[in-house]
Amino acid sequence: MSEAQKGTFAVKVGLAQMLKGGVIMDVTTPEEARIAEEAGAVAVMALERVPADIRKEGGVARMSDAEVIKAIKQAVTIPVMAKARIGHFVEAQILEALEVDYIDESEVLTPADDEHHINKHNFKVPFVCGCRDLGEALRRISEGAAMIRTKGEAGTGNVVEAVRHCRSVMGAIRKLQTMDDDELYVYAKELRAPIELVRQTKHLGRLPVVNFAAGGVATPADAALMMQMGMDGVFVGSGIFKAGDPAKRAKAIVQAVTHYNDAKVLAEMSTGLGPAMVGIDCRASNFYSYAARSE
Ligand SMILES: O=C(CO)[C@H](O)[C@H](O)COP(=O)(O)O
Repeated sequence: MSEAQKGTFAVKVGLAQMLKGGVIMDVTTPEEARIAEEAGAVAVMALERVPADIRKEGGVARMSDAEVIKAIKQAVTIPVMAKARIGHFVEAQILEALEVDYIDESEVLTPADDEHHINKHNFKVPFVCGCRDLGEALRRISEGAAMIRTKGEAGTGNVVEAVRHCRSVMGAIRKLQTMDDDELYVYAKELRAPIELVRQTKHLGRLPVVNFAAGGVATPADAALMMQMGMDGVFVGSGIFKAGDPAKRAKAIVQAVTHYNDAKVLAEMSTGLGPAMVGIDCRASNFYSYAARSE
C-alpha cells in the first residue's frame, strides 16, 4: 500500500467506526428508508430487493436503479450505503458517482466475477465486505475493505449461519493471541492472508476494522445475541421488512442492540411485535447458500 493509500484507508476505517453500536437496515424504497431512520438506524443499505425476495424470485440480482438510490438519499439524513456485485467495479464506480456513503460488495447480489473482488483501494468511498472466517476477512481488508460483516445467510430469518461465522472469526482471533510471533508466518499462509494484517489482528485482539453481524437476524434477541458475542453492530433487512410490523420491529431491534446486555429491556423489546418473518432451515437439502458462492 502506498503512503497516500494508507492515509485514505485510515480515513475510511475511521468513518466506519462511527457506525459502531448501531443497526444498518436494508431498504428498497424511500418509504422504507424513512421507517429505518425513524427507528434509529445508523445507516440504510439501498438494494433492489430484500434478500428474502431475491431468494423467492431468483434471477440475477444487481445494483439498484440509480433513481431509487437518489430518492433514498433525498429521503433520509443518515448515511446511505448501496450494494454492488462482487467484482463489478463499474457498478462501484457508478455508486461512487452517485455519492453514496459506503459501498457493500455483496454476495447477496449475483457475483460478477468468480475469482476477483474489487480493488477497493481505487475508490475514495469506503467499502464493506462479507466474510465467513478470519482469513476471508483479512483478504477483503487487504483489498481495501474498511468495514467487515460476517455473512450469515441473508434472507433466511435464521441466525444460525451468522452465529457460525461470528464464532469462526472470534475463535481464530483468540487462537492467534495464544501464538508465538514466530508462528504467525505459517498461520498467515493457512489463512491466505498478509502477515502484516495477521500481526496487527494479534496485537489488537480484534479485526483492524469494525465487524458487523449480517444475514438472518430477525428478532431483538437475535440482534442482542450477536452483540453479546462481540460484534460491533448489526445489519438487518428481511427480518424487518418481511415481518408483520416493520416499524415496531425496527425500533425494537435498535433498542436491543443499544441495551444488548440488559435482559429486562430485551424482554420489553420482545413483547407484542406481531409475526416475525417465516424463516428457512439452512440444513434443508435444497438450501442454496449465498455465503458459499463467493470466497
Ligand atoms: O448483506 C447484507 C448486509 O450488507 C444483507 O442484506 C443483510 O444482512 C440482510 O440480511 P437479512 O435480509 O437476512 O436480514
